[in-house]
Amino acid sequence: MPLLSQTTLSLRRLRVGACAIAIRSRRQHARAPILFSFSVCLWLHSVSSTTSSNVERQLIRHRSSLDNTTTLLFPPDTEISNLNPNQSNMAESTSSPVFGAEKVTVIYVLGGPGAGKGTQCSKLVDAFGFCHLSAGDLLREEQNREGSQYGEMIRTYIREGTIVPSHVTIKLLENAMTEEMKKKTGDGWVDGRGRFLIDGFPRKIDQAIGFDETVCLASLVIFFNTSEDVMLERLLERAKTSGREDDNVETIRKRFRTYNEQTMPVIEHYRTLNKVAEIDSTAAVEEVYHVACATVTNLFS
Ligand SMILES: Nc1ncnc2c1ncn2[C@@H]1O[C@H](COP(=O)(O)OP(=O)(O)OP(=O)(O)O)[C@@H](O)[C@H]1O
Ligand SMILES: O=c1ccn([C@@H]2O[C@H](COP(=O)(O)O)[C@@H](O)[C@H]2O)c(=O)[nH]1
Repeated sequence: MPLLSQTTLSLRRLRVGACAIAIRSRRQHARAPILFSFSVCLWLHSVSSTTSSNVERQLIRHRSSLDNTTTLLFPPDTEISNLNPNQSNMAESTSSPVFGAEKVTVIYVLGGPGAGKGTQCSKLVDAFGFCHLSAGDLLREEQNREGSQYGEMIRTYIREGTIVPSHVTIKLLENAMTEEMKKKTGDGWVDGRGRFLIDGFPRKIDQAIGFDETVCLASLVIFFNTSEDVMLERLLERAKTSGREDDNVETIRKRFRTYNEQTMPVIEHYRTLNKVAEIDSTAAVEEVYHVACATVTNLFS
């Protein structure tokens, strides 16, 4: 039986045992308050252990599913610069993140397709000196890079509105961050400091855990939220000029599904960590920006 299940089982047995002792001693009246407190403590401990065990189990499942996907799609001779074949094996990763969160601020920017993430990021860059990294843009760049052996594979994922295997996107982001850390100067970029808006990422729980653990722990998630009707209308308008293969009704529907099934749980995960600032992005660009600005100002104050 897996260790986690054994632990949960033992705790359940302890809990039952403690309750039985407490009931017995209640009959005897003596020491009842002490034994009751003891059983309550055990019960609370087992509840919290069970909850964290569930999260742990989920992460282990995500990590091993990542291993399977990446093994199939990305053999170790992968050519993305500095891509470490062992990186996908996050379950064994014990090293600390490449960038310390005390110096490097990472804000994830999430929301459905067309919610306005990119639009707001571009504006926040000017106001706060962020480096804006769009995971989608980095993937499209890699897709179009001459000689990339993964170009076609990335194109397929994007056309299907599904999520490219995580370690590839994580490595592309890490490389881009390293480059920016070398060259960017100005407010927020002295003494090894930096500030990044990571747009459209993490889209899946294994990406969130992988990036937080191996690249940089995110400080905040800005979640731009609006309805599918609004997003669809915006994307169809954008389609007239974007040239994006995925800005068509069929793929947009698939992207909505991927977002609801895979990305919403990421937002919920960070909500439980109290890291989500949700902003209604239905209003006009300037109105949404006003709220986004206040959110970032709050983080830096
Ligand atoms: N608040 C807004 N009101 C009206 N139109 C908007 C608003 N915000 C963005 N748009 C427009 O909607 C379209 C989608 O916006 P944007 O590209 O910023 O979305 P996104 O969330 O980054 O989308 P994706 O995830 O598909 O890249 C763009 O054409 C943009 O000009
Ligand atoms: O972490 C990511 C981010 C994006 N993708 C793929 O790219 C497209 C387009 O992303 P945008 O953020 O809308 O530019 C997305 O539908 C995914 O297919 C990804 O796989 N992983």
